[in-house]
Amino acid sequence: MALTGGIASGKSAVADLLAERGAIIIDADVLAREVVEPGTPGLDAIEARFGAGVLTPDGALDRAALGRIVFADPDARADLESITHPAIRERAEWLRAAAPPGSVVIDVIPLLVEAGLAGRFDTVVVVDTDEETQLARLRARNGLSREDALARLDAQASRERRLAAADLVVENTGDLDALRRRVAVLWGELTRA
Ligand SMILES: CC(C)(COP(=O)(O)OP(=O)(O)OC[C@H]1O[C@@H](n2cnc3c(N)ncnc32)[C@H](O)[C@@H]1O)[C@@H](O)C(=O)NCCC(=O)NCCS
Ligand SMILES: Nc1ncnc2c1ncn2[C@@H]1O[C@H](COP(=O)(O)OP(=O)(O)OP(=O)(O)O)[C@@H](O)[C@H]1O
Repeated sequence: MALTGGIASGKSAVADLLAERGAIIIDADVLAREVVEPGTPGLDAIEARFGAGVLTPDGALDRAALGRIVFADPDARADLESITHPAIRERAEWLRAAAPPGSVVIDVIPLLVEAGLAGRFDTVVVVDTDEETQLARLRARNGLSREDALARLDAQASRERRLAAADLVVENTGDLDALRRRVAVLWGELTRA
């Protein structure tokens, strides 16, 4: 089963609530960080493509610097994805194979719809919120200007396209208590025999 949603829609918040109930979460954003840690072939490839300007003084990936480049340039973004996505996929497959039999395994994949992966999952859950709420949460969390936040939204599928791929929708326009109640309902649906 896959969980997706636009940037800052609340995927991590939903995944945390599902993990509390015992789900095993395989989060592509977490794997995306692991495959570019210092000493990985991924980070070497990024330096070769984007130059030393996307590294911090201690040799780690400067995520803000790389973000400024790739969210302003679709070709640069495609190059980055061609470095990270195969490594992310490989790690996800390994983790899926290692999950105990019978467990509820949830792949959190921000770019599920963009990458055309929806058909690979029996159930697609979409976390949904209106664009203004999404922008406000994104700006508050990442300290972005409205323009930079809009560039990140524009790098993703539209809300309509994502909703069209959904089997189940978790609406996240309210507060965290409301989200907790919705996730309780979702868990019932996911585990109904
Ligand atoms: C560009 C990077 C360095 C920016 O790092 P930053 O810490 O600011 O963001 P973070 O990694 O936490 O991602 C936050 C969100 O940005 C969005 N996002 C990330 N990469 C992309 C992308 N290539 N295209 C569209 N949206 C993206 C997703 O909604 C994601 O959940 C980073 O996002 C990255 O390495 N992206 C490429 C890997 C990738 O495609 N990750 C998405 C999961 S498959
Ligand atoms: N219902 C809510 N009420 C208030 N704040 C929320 C709610 N849901 C999420 N947030 C906040 O909004 C921000 C984005 O949420 P979260 O990190 O879960 O989104 P995400 O979809 O995982 O983001 P990304 O695509 O960037 O990985 C976070 O700062 C989170 O604490």
